[in-house]
Amino acid sequence: MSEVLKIFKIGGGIIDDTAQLSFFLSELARVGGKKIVVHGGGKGANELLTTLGMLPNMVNGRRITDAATLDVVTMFYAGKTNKQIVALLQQVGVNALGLSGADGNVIRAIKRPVGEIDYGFVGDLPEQSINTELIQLLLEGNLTPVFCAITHDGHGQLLNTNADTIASTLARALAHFYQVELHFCFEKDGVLADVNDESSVIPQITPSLYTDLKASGAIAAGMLPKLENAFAALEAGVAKVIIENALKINKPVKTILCRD
Ligand SMILES: Nc1ncnc2c1ncn2[C@@H]1O[C@H](COP(=O)(O)OP(=O)(O)O)[C@@H](O)[C@H]1O
Ligand SMILES: CC(=O)N[C@@H](CCC(=O)OP(=O)(O)O)C(=O)O
Repeated sequence: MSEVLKIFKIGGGIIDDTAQLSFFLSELARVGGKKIVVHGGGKGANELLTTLGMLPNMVNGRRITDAATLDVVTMFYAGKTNKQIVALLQQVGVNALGLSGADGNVIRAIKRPVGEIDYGFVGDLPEQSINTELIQLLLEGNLTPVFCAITHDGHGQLLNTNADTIASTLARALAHFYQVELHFCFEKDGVLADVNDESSVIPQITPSLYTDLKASGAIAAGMLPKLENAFAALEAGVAKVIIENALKINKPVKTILCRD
């Protein structure tokens, strides 16, 4: 049996609240074994763009990223957010290494083709986009890679890529070498039967239950692409997918995805 690798994707407002972020990372430091962190920061980016007088524009959960927006999100995700997370991990004794997809050619994306909608500088991740050799080297060297949502195309162009997609693609690629556990950590206690009732966490979801929940409207907004990514990872050989509160990763309350 191969070694366990835990991939933690952190999103939502927790990233921009230093006290909550510190707490999450100190809980993460208590998790043994090999780990990878992937962070978003879309909510903070919306606030920053608004402050700068640039209206955030999201379509189907993806940011329309023109050149000026790409500059801002690169500074925010690959700069401030990534380095803050790395510094807080160093504080709790985890030797973290912050990376964009361009660093070490670790994630090479393809600019999303212009269709009905022109997403601008948004990167999609085909199979083979992950440099698994470099990641294995880092993990073997006891480093914890910390990935932001910025990738590159190999031709000098930075691209903005959804962080849930990065986490899911990393998990699928690394499932060839490790027993991967993929953790989506956010502000709620898991997938809720009623989004306004924190006590309604669904402990286990199968693809057929997911279909029913979608049809009933119980799952909406950002949770839809998150679960699409999550089930895709499970189907592609990722051992375990968990959706949980970033502040309760060491507590039993969570949603575990299972095959039918
Ligand atoms: N059934 C549900 N259970 C939990 N969250 C849900 C549900 N339906 C919709 N959501 C919404 O999905 C959001 C999470 O998606 P998103 O904001 O994209 O994630 P992240 O916080 O990781 O960036 C939650 O904050 C919540 O508002
Ligand atoms: C292309 C695209 O949509 N990129 C995302 C990347 C950040 C992200 O995914 O942040 P959360 O996980 O916190 O939502 C964006 O700019 O919002």
